[in-house]
Amino acid sequence: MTITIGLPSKGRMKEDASAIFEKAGMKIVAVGNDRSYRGRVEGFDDVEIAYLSASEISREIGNGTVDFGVTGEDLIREGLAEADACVEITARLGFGHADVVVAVPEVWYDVDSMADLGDVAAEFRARHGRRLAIATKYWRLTQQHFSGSHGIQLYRIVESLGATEGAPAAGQADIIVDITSTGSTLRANHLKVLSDGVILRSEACLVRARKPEHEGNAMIGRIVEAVRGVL
Ligand SMILES: Nc1ncnc2c1ncn2[C@@H]1O[C@H](COP(=O)(O)OP(=O)(O)OP(=O)(O)O)[C@@H](O)[C@H]1O
Ligand SMILES: O=P(O)(O)OC[C@H]1O[C@H](OP(=O)(O)OP(=O)(O)O)[C@H](O)[C@@H]1O
Repeated sequence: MTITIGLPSKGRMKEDASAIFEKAGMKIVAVGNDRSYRGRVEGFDDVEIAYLSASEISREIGNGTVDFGVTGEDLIREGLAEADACVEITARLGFGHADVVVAVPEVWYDVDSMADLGDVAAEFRARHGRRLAIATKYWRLTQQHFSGSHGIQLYRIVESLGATEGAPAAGQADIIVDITSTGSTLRANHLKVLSDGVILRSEACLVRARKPEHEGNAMIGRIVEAVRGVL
């Protein structure tokens, strides 16, 4: 059986993801020319590399097209409905740290927690004639956190695919759910994170698709051990 590992083809995780495999004694070599989206691993004849974007990796692990992948936990939990049933996070890799957070305008002085925000959401329609609007690209995580964990049902999600932090000032939404790492983008946009507003602390992970044919496969175990050994 050939084992396919999905690695980021671009973006902020690309270099670190390849470096970890190299450190683990799995040197990746390109197949074909520089623009090729396939690679192989020196000395591991039955392993191939598929270069994909970080969110594609999450999807392809979910449907089992690749056996392993390196991507952010946020993209796994946002992209897959039953993430723990179909994938296993085999290692946290120590880079690509970002928190998915709920942030509100700094000038909402009375709003410091999800409970406060629940009160605002409950009164919002009466006060403003519409539901509280949340700008985000993290639909699933937002719904789980608001409806599932905090019982807040009265809100509307406004899809935002970029510059999410600008949405409140632009009048497109009231609050946001987005990732933050240094916090500088939130500060620049006069937004604050609620005290219990961290939905997920994400980092890059080595993720395995749960497949029956992995049971007892020595190469699967060898790859996991090699990566864990250098963390
Ligand atoms: N400051 C940050 N901003 C955005 N993403 C970050 C940041 N720090 C870490 N990450 C993580 O990087 C991953 C996304 O990486 P990147 O933005 O490079 O992907 P991408 O190449 O744009 O992928 P796609 O095109 O599929 O969205 C996510 O898991 C995210 O949590
Ligand atoms: O807390 P900070 O360190 O300010 O980082 C957070 C910001 O970084 C990312 O955007 P980026 O500009 O990297 O572009 P992207 O959305 O295309 O990834 C992310 O979407 C946030 O806006």
